[in-house]
Amino acid sequence: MSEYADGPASGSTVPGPRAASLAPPPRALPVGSQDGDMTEEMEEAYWSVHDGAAARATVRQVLVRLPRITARIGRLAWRADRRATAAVVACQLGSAAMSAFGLIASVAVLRELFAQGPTPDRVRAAVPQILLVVGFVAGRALLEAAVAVAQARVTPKIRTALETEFFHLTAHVRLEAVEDADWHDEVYRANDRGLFYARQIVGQVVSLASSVLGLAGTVGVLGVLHPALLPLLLLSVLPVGMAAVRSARARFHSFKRWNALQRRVRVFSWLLLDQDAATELRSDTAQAALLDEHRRLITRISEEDTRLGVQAAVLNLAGRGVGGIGTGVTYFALGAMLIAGWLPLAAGAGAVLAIQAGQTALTRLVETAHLVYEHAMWVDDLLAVQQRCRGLQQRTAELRAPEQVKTITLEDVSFTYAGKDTPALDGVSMTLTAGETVAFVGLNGGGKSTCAKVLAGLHDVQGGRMCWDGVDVRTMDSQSLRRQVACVLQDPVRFPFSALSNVTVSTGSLTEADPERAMAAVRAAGADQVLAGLPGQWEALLSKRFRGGQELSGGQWAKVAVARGLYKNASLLLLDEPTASMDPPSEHAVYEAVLRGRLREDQITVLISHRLASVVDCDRVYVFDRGRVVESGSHTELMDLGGLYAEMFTLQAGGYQARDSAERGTAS
Ligand SMILES: Nc1ncnc2c1ncn2[C@@H]1O[C@H](COP(=O)(O)OP(=O)(O)OP(=O)(O)O)[C@@H](O)[C@H]1O
Repeated sequence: MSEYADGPASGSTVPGPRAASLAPPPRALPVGSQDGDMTEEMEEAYWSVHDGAAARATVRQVLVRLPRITARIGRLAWRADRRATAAVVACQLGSAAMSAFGLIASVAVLRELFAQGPTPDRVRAAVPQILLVVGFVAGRALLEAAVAVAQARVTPKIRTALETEFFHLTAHVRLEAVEDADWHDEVYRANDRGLFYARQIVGQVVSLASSVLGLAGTVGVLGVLHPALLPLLLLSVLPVGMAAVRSARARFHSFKRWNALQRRVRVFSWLLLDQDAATELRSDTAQAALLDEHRRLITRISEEDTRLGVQAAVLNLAGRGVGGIGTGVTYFALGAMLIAGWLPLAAGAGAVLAIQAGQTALTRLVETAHLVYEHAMWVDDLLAVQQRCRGLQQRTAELRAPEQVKTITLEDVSFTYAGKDTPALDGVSMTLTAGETVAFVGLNGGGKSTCAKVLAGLHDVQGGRMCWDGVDVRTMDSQSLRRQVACVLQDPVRFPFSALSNVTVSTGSLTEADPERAMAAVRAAGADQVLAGLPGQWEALLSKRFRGGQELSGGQWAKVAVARGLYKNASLLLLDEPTASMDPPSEHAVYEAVLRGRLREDQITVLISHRLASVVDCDRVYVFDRGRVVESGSHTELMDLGGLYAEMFTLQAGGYQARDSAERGTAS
């Protein structure tokens, strides 16, 4: 919807601003439910949807999902590096076998030591078994090292593959998807959490597998010693497992809250350290408010840390207490078995070793299972976002856009942004011919920028059609079309690169340059004087964030952006209010360059401007209002027409003249 109301304002045909009603603000902002900040609400923000998932899940849910997660991570790893993945699996199995054999050898050592006869003889008899134990322990250590090496090979590859694919997909998603708030949330979440946890999850799955195999080995050994020992293991590990589950859950719940606080602290730390915010913070003396909130938050984090630590200690004690009862019952039962003669003393001692190993493996298993369960949600999320991005990619087609377009036609084009009722473009038709410069003017929200985006192929038309040399662009490859278009926007991206890279990036390179073209582009844009004044000139780094970097003024950045657009040397050059922040001589120079000194004679140039004096020399002016082209023609034709353009032009010109004569009157 236009920001302007219908009808003339004070006798003018130029519509006046619409009077919108705004309620007065409250005396104080609503506070969080507990502590007067926004932390409570932040807990459920888009980036924290899976936080605490493991704490909410039942044991059954965790157990059901774990094999699927392991398989999925296994597939990722297999795709990234087959040899390293196979090595991880093989060495992991070998290491578990070494543990089990080591346990069996330890039982054999005990058997020799508990045998009849003089002590020296018993020790001597145990030596071969002791050497075996040493061998198995050493073997296990070597295999664990091999697992770590193979894991170190495969994990970065998974990360590189996932991250490369993620950014490749997101960078090529269609513009309208990028403007969708949900998509924005999803990709930020995937980037922030998904990629982060994807790096960790391989190690966690390996650790999980190692705990499972360790537990399986213990079960095997106990089964060999005496099958009746298996229920005993259950008796001793169940309480330990339950305590571990409780403790892991409590930690997750607390972490969730801690995390929300941390994120808010990060916002404040960033504001306090940020260069862009520095000037405003100091001029507004807003530091006190930010420092107060920062201090309050970090105090709450330290309180949360203490609470978490105490709670963990209590839970640990409770877990050990319950586990201790279980272990006591187990040892009592073991003693009974020994007395009853079911088991030799040496096997009983071996069983104690095995039960202890089983308890350790189970505790680790519960803890890692929780981590894997929760982190896998983030990885799943990342993979789902990637899948969604695949469906939102720009169009690829055999047909390429012409390298030297002769005519671009819009035929009755309409376009409505998602979520809007009124069209941003409504039945727009025009023909642009190679070598001409046209201007789009009109009221705010009239549809000028949208029309430029449609011309650039950034939005597909929804009604009507746009043709390049008579061919509907919807049949052309999107990327090939974009290569033939250069866009210079009002708020250009300030790339933290060298000055030269800031110019050449429009051709898809940060390192390769055509020196002559670059020189011509910066001259035409008036950026040559900007660069000449920088230490390092073309190589000057344009960002104060890096050592030796330079900062430019808004107008200087605009000149660099215009140079970037000109350097691309595209068939179609779109300038969307590029000179708004430039001084009058610079603005004049840019328009001169665009209108008369262009680098490419057959270029079609579209100029969007609110300063109507700058469009006077354009071949044709299109006047936009509420998505429609309401007038078009040369400046003279439009002035003769006496419509909206003439009214706006006279209003602007009159403003200058009136002030000038008023000032002259005062002076005389
Ligand atoms: N990305 C967007 N998503 C949704 N609506 C949009 C978007 N961009 C523009 N609009 C809406 O489309 C209409 C046309 O906007 P457009 O930016 O094309 O106007 P404009 O003539 O360039 O305005 P201005 O002179 O203020 O730059 C407006 O109502 C605006 O609110």
